[in-house]
Amino acid sequence: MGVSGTGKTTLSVRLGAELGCPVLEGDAFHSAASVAKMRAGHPLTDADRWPWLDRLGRAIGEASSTRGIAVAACSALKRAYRERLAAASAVPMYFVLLDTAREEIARRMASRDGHYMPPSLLDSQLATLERPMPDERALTLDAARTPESLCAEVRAWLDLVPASR
Ligand SMILES: Nc1ncnc2c1ncn2[C@@H]1O[C@H](COP(=O)(O)OP(=O)(O)OP(=O)(O)O)[C@@H](O)[C@H]1O
Ligand SMILES: O=C(O)[C@H](O)[C@@H](O)[C@H](O)[C@H](O)CO
Repeated sequence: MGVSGTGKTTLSVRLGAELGCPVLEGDAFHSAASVAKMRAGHPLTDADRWPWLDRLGRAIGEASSTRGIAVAACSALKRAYRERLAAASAVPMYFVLLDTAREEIARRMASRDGHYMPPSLLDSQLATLERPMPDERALTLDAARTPESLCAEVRAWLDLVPASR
C-alpha cells in the first residue's frame, strides 16, 4: 500500500518471485472509467473505489488459495479501504506501507513513461492517505530503500506474524 509511485509494483513483483506465489496488480482492476478519470487528472472518489476494492479483494482471496499466500499492489489509502479489501478477500491480510518524502515520490512519478497516473495527482493521494494505526496488521517502510532490502524486511516480518492473527 501507499500513494502512487512509491514502489508498490516493484516490491510486489519481487516479493512474489521470491515467495513463488501469485502477484496481483491493483491498477489492473480499475474500471476503464476510473483509469480515464485519473488520466484526465481527477482523483477517484470513495464511490469509484468501493467496487474496485471488492474486485481486487476477491481476486486476492482466490489467488491465495493456490499457494497459501498471494501478494498484491494496491494503494489502499484509507483504513476503510483496507478493511473492505480484507473483507472481500476472506483471508488474513497484512499490509506494508511504502512511505517516503514527497520529493522522492514526485521524482519517481515524473521519471516513468507511459503510466496513466499524472504527477499532479500526488498531493491528492497524500491528502487521502491514512497511515495504518497500531492495531492494524501493518508494517511501515521507508520507500527510499532498495527493493532488495525492502523485500528482505517484509519476508522477515511475515515469518514473525502468527498465521492465526
Ligand atoms: N525502492 C526503489 N528505489 C528506487 N526506485 C524505485 C524503487 N521502487 C520503485 N522505484 C521506481 O519508482 C517508480 C515507481 O515504482 P512503481 O511503479 O513500483 O510504484 P507504484 O507504487 O506501483 O506506482 P503506482 O501505484 O502509480 O502504479 C518506477 O520507475 C520504479 O522503477
Ligand atoms: O486509489 C487510488 O487513487 C488509485 O489506486 C491510485 O493510487 C492509482 O491507481 C495507483 O496508485 C496507480 O498510479
